[in-house]
Formats: sequence, structure tokens, C-alpha cells
Amino acid sequence: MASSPIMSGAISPTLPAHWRDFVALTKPRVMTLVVFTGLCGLLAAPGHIHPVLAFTAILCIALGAGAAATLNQWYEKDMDGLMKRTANRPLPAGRMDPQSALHFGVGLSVFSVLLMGIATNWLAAGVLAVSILFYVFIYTIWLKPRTAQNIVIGGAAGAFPPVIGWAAVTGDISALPVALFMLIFFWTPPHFWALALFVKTDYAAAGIPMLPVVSGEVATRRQIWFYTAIMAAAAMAPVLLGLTGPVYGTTALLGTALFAFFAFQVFRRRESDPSRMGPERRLFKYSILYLFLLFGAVVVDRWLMA
Ligand code: HEM
Ligand SMILES: CC(C)=CCC/C(C)=C/CC/C(C)=C/COP(=O)(O)OP(=O)(O)O
Repeated sequence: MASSPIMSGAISPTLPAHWRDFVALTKPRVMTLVVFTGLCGLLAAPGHIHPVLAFTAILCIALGAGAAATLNQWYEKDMDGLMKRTANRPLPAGRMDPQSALHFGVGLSVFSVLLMGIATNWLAAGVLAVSILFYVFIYTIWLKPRTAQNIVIGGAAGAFPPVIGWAAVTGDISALPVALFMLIFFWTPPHFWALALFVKTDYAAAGIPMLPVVSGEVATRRQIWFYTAIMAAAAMAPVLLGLTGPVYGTTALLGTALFAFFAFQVFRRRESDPSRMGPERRLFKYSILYLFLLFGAVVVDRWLMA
């Protein structure tokens, strides 16, 4: 079991923390896709927004998501120290004191929401605030330590960015941003459980009730397949409702068929070999590319339809 240096008392946090550790707290790699889906929501929206305000809105989504990730790591600093994948994060590794992280997370949350409200409108700011609160209170504090379905409901936090981007332009929420919300919402379980299948022992070590730990691999594979089917319906909904055109239609059809193929391979397997690039890793990696492709296609289509 990996044990963090700070927990074992080997080191104490040094102050002030390096700026790189503050950046690390915001989970910048995950944020790329969060920002991209938010940007696509903004670009697909009808109407005009000044480029400076558009940039500010996207910055606020990035800062809000970074703030939520920071508060998540502040709350989970002890658990993160127990998992190999997360033990080297700034807090469990002892490179930052918890209070700095808490102040940074709260400050950034308030700043991002206020700036969004002042720069665009208070609907966009309100949805941003809801997504931060949802990620911190509903997912991290309430659901994650309690139920194996934690990411199904909690994952809603990550589905809000396209809605925020859209609302920043239009001041309202209509069918397309709701459809995009649904797509990310039903994409999250296969995205995460594919990863959880090959880092299962990590979650068990930290006592986090992730699905493969609680219900086993077979049940997780079945659930990945189940949510992939619902995600496929959500991916095709914008086409069937006439909200998007042929570019999205083709991308969604081919992209989802490949997703379903990879998910089926995961479903069929009975045991994963963590040392190899198995179907689980392939599905996880492809899940990220998939969302980039579909959201990019939404924007291209909306431009062609305009
Ligand atoms: C509750 C929902 C989710 C959970 C539990 C989850 C979990 C994870 C985990 C554990 C990783 C491994 C890498 C890391 O620790 O940084 C990861 C990677 C990633 N996630 Fe998710 N995720 C969720 C939702 C999302 C959403 C909504 C997005 C964006 C729309 C997203 C985008 C990504 C990306 C881009 C990576 C790859 C990062 C890299 O290249 O290292 N995730 N996710
Ligand atoms: C605008 C806004 C607030 C957007 C929120 C976007 C967001 C934070 C989505 C969730 C993504 C994510 C990395 C979850 C990790 O779960 P985890 O924290 O359980 O992962 P861990 O095991 O790596 O700590």
C-alpha cells in the first residue's frame, strides 16, 4: 500500500508552496476537456458575444472547475495519500499546507462565479456555482464515500460546462445544451469505470466504494455496457431532434459505433491484466477522444447551419 510522506510524518509542508503545485491542484489535464465542452457550448449558441467576454466566460469555467478540483483534493488529502495514483499530489505529498489549498479553492470559486456574473449574466454564473457546489458537496463529500453509484449522480457536475457556455451567450438554456448535458452525463460512467477496472486495487486501498471494489468486475463490465447504450441514445438525440446536421450526425454515428465496440470488448472480458493495454485502457483513452470529436462536430455543424 502506498503511504504518503506527510501522513507518515517523514516531511512537513514547506511554505510557500510552488506555483506549479497550485496549478496541479486544478487538475489541468482533465480541465482541457471540461474547457473544450464549455467552449463548444458557447460557440454553438445562437447570438453574439464580444470575444473578450467569450474569453472571460471560458476562463471562468476553467477557474471554477479548477477551484472544484482543488476543494476535492483538500477534502480527500488523507485518502489520496493511500493511493499510488494520487499519493504524489501536492497535499498528500506534503508540498503544500491544507489551509493554503482551502483558501485557494474557496477564493477561486467565489472569484470565478462573480466574474462570470459580471462579465456575462447571472444564469451562467448560477449554473457555474451549482456545478462547483455539486462536485464538492454532492459528489466528493456525500456520494463518493458512501455509494458505488457515486459517479453516476455526482458526474452531473462535469456535464454542466456546455450549458454554462451556452447560457453565457444567450442568457437561457434550450434543448441543445440540455442534450449535450445528457451526453456527458451518460458518458461519465463508461469513462470512469473503464479506468476504475484497472486501478481497482488503489480504490480498495483507500476504502472508496467504487463499483469494481463493491460489486466486482463482472457487474462493472455489465454497467459499462448498460450506460454505453443510454449514452448512444443521448449521442443520437441531437440528430433525431434536428438540433444538429450531417457533420455531427456522421461523427456521432461512427464515433458511437466505435465506442460501443470497445465497450463490448470490455463487457466480454472476464479479467483485466493491468500490465497490458487491454480493452479497459483502450475504452478509457478513446472515451476522451470521443467527447472531443462529438463536441467539435456540434460546433462545425452549427456554423454550417447558420
Ligand atoms: C465523476 C465523474 C468523473 C470521474 C470520477 C473521473 C475520473 C477520472 C480519473 C480518476 C482520471 C485519471 C486521471 C486523473 O486522476 O487525473 C480521469 C481522467 C480524465 N478525465 Fe475524467 N472523470 C470524471 C468526469 C470527467 C469529465 C466530466 C470530463 C470532461 C468532460 C473528464 C475528463 C477527463 C480527461 C480529459 C482525463 C484525462 C486526463 C489525463 O490525460 O491525464 N472526466 N478522469
Ligand atoms: C465547471 C465545473 C465545476 C466543472 C466540474 C468538472 C469536473 C470537476 C468534473 C469531474 C472530473 C473529475 C476529474 C472527476 C475526478 O473524480 P475524483 O475527484 O473522484 O478523482 P480522483 O480519484 O482523481 O480524486
